[in-house]
Amino acid sequence: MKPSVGIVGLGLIGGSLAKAMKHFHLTSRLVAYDGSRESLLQARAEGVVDDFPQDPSQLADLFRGLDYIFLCCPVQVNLEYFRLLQGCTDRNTLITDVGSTKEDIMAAVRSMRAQSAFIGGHPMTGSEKTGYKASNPHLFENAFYLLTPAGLSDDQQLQGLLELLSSMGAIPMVVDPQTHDFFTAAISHVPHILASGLVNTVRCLDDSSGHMHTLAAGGFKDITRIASASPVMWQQISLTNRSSILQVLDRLLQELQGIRRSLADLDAVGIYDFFNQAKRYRDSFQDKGGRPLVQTYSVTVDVVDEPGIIAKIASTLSTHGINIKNIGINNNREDDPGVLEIVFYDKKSQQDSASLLSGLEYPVYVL
Ligand SMILES: NC(=O)C1=CN([C@@H]2O[C@H](COP(=O)(O)OP(=O)(O)OC[C@H]3O[C@@H](n4cnc5c(N)ncnc54)[C@H](O)[C@@H]3O)[C@@H](O)[C@H]2O)C=CC1
Ligand SMILES: O=C(O)C(=O)Cc1ccc(O)cc1
Repeated sequence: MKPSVGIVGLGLIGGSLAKAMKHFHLTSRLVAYDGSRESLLQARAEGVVDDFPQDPSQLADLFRGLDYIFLCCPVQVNLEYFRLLQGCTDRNTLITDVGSTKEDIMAAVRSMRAQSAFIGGHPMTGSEKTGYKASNPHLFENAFYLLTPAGLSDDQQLQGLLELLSSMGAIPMVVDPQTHDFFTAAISHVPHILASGLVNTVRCLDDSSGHMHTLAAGGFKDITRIASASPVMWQQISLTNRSSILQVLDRLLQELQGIRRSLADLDAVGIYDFFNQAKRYRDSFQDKGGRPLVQTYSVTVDVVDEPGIIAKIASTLSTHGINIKNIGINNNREDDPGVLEIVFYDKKSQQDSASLLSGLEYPVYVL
């Protein structure tokens, strides 16, 4: 029997979960609630959600007895909905959230001695875009999805959630909340603060004609893309992961002080080392290889970015019986040798496509 699912917060992440669950036919019934009625109406019109409460007072009734409830609002709002919904659910309902910080919500849920089971969750995928309109059913494919059960659910419930997430293409991984928050402070939260800090720096230094704004090129835009994300979401992430963020921020400031000192002292070796150490570590990520637990088979094709090019390559491969798992334009030529990345299901398809495409006019890189 497929599970019944409720989603509170039908934005980028909640909307993507709903679309993925519908796309992969994973639910018997999917209901949702969001502060935006427009999103709910659109989702129902698209067949993504089956029902939604007409007003917030009906939320508890509509969500009673569901197998899973996903809380997908900003982190502090998720806790408010947990408080509300745990009162109308029992141990048979597993409540989970998608918030970017975990210690805070896990501690609050534990201290509440709630009736319902809870597993913290955090998909390590997303974007700077917000709202249902930006959601996409394939968002979780090949993405790590961190889970913090911390003893607030039983084994069967954890197993069920692992299976549900895997069916959407995600790669679930169990971690403890403290480790989660420290890791994400370093790889996500402090980088976000830095990106916003850079944008604010240019905003303050720009002249009255906005020349810096006009001239800002690829590098600046790449490193600051995430500064366009929701300020409410990042305010709540920052407030709920203060100690880890402060710890990592202090380490970053030390790094910046170091390069500042090297510059002030005209220490050419120190300056070189700063860039060289970063380059060597950054090169070891190789984006696709940054997921060491998952074997991916991809090629990068150096093509001219022109209309119809993806269709041409896709049809060449399909004519030769090669199935494509994923295909996408890589807009950042600084990071990769080509612009078109094609992911396959197996090594044979990867090798066959590499020889096929290099036999045409395309330079192909097997990564
Ligand atoms: N944006 C991202 O890339 C990622 C976000 N997350 C986490 O996912 C959660 C949701 O983020 P997004 O989907 O990106 O944000 P979003 O802004 O796209 O969606 C949030 C949704 O919650 C609704 N909402 C906000 N307050 C509400 C309230 N009081 N009552 C009812 N609905 C309310 C909004 O109308 C919106 O539809 C956050 O906790 C965030 O930390 C996790 C991984 C990635
Ligand atoms: O846009 C990006 O690259 C992101 O990194 C999005 C993101 C934001 C918050 C998270 O907790 C996880 C992922």
